[in-house]
Amino acid sequence: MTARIIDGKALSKTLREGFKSRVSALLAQGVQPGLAVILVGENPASKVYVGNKVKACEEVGLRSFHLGLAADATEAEVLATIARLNEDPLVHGILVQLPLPPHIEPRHVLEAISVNKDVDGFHLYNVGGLVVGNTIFPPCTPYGVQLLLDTTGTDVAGKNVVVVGASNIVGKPMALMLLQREATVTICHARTRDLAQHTILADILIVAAGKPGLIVPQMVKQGAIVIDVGINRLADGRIVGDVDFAGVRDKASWITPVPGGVGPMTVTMLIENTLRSAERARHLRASDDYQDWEAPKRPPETD
Ligand SMILES: Nc1nc(=O)c2c([nH]1)NC[C@@H]1CN(c3ccc(C(=O)N[C@@H](CCC(=O)O)C(=O)O)cc3)C=[N+]21
Repeated sequence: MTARIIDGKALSKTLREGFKSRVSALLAQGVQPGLAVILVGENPASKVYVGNKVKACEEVGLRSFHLGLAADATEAEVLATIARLNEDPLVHGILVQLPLPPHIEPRHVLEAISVNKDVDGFHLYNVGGLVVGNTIFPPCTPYGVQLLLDTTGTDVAGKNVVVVGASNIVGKPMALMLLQREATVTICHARTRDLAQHTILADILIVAAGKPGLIVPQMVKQGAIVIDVGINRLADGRIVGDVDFAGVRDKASWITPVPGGVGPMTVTMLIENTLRSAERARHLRASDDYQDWEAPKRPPETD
């Protein structure tokens, strides 16, 4: 079997086209959705990611605010910047690019962001929302993976899903979202003993461990859906995921490429969350009924 490609770039393009009418509707009401990105220091990879985000914002008509702070900026300075953006009505989403320099405690920073502007979904309130099955802003990468899975037409309910990698920004929230959809979820680490014994059972294998070549064909069940969240830059400059793409492609039914899979979807869902924040801000002001995001219910059974 040669797996079909789950094309994150194409899905992103379609979704971003769809965003334009929502931006127009907001503009007609005098609101331009705005995203503020805070970057502390000069991490070259972070600069590329922030650049991608700002570019994507412009593409769909969002206003973006890029706040660059020096690498030696104090935690108090970062918190003061956030406090100002929390109050700024032109800003609907605030993102602090991770990783932060070691002298800054990420939890202090993430908890300072208004939950109404936490478009990354990293604030404890939004994380807690995932645990009980709804949240204001689902975190962008797992949210994007969920949409990529949906394009395969697979109902995850009852399926074995194995998530490799238990980070706060991908693995853990991903597992919670799939659990809500009634998948049987196993969370592994790159160092899980006999990792292959777990991954071989996966109908859906999601890999976010940051280790190139971690997943080889012998670890994958015939016909599995494989989602590669890893982004690793090799010495020769090539970007690869955590999955041996060429090898695993012969066993899987569907697979995401790197680049062009999950990465572009992360940026797209950031824009989705920022748009929703702007839409939601209007409703909150008008104090009418507003339904926050809720994990989609299992689709009705058809016979
Ligand atoms: N507060 C915060 N929120 C984040 O969402 C966040 C972060 N910090 N820190 C770093 C990670 C990483 N991340 C990516 C975004 C876009 C691509 C992306 O566009 N990838 C493309 C291009 C890859 C390339 O050429 O480098 C692709 O996979 O096709 C990848 C990775 C967001 N992150």
